[in-house]
Amino acid sequence: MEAVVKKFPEPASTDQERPSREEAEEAVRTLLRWMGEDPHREGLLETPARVVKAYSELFGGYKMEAGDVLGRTFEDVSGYEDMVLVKDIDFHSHCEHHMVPIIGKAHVAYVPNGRVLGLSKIARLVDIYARRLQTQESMTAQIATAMESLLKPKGVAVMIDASHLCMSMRGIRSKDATTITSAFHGQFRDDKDLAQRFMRLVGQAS
Ligand SMILES: Nc1nc2c(ncn2[C@@H]2O[C@H](COP(=O)(O)OP(=O)(O)OP(=O)(O)O)[C@@H](O)[C@H]2O)c(=O)[nH]1
Ligand SMILES: [Zn+2]
Repeated sequence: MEAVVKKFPEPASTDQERPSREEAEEAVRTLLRWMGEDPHREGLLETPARVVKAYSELFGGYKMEAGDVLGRTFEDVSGYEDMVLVKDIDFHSHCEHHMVPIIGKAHVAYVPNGRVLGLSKIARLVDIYARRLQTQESMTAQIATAMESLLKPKGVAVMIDASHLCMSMRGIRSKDATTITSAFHGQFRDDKDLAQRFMRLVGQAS
């Protein structure tokens, strides 16, 4: 194993002018009052602190970078050089338009160029980007670009299949709609058979 801390340009997490925990809790009290609630009733007294604590977990991806998890790779795989696919990675994210959950699965494949990743690191990468406000398209592209920049594989394919609660619990209320996005780089873009094999393995082609 080789530990290398790799830098990767990330969307800025705006540390400047970041409000304090107290200000964030006050903002939750304001929302509760706006909803018609009484933030001073017993059941809600601790709610602002709980919401801020939950948000710091749900949006913890701003404190992490792809290089933190993709920096460690290893080489000794006895000459294995086919696609490596980690599929059905469950994730929970939040859409940047309504801050309502996106729930889905990510499938990530790459063709190694000598070095491979620990498999859990791929799920950790998905988790970093999921724990930010997202569009499904951006999340798909960010995962693919991070894999490509940090691992430099021969190819990367990412597919995300997700439900947007902003489409089911509000708005159009289309409860069964799911959205599929994909990104194909390198060999997955150039080799139709490889792309087709990926699609079959993730259950999107027969
Ligand atoms: N492309 C894309 N759109 C998304 C995603 N998540 C939510 N949206 C959409 O963002 C759009 C925002 O549209 P607006 O018209 O500004 O907002 P809105 O009035 O709340 O829209 P409705 O959901 O149609 O009620 C909606 O069509 C959402 O379905 C995403 O990941 N990708
Ligand atoms: Zn939304």
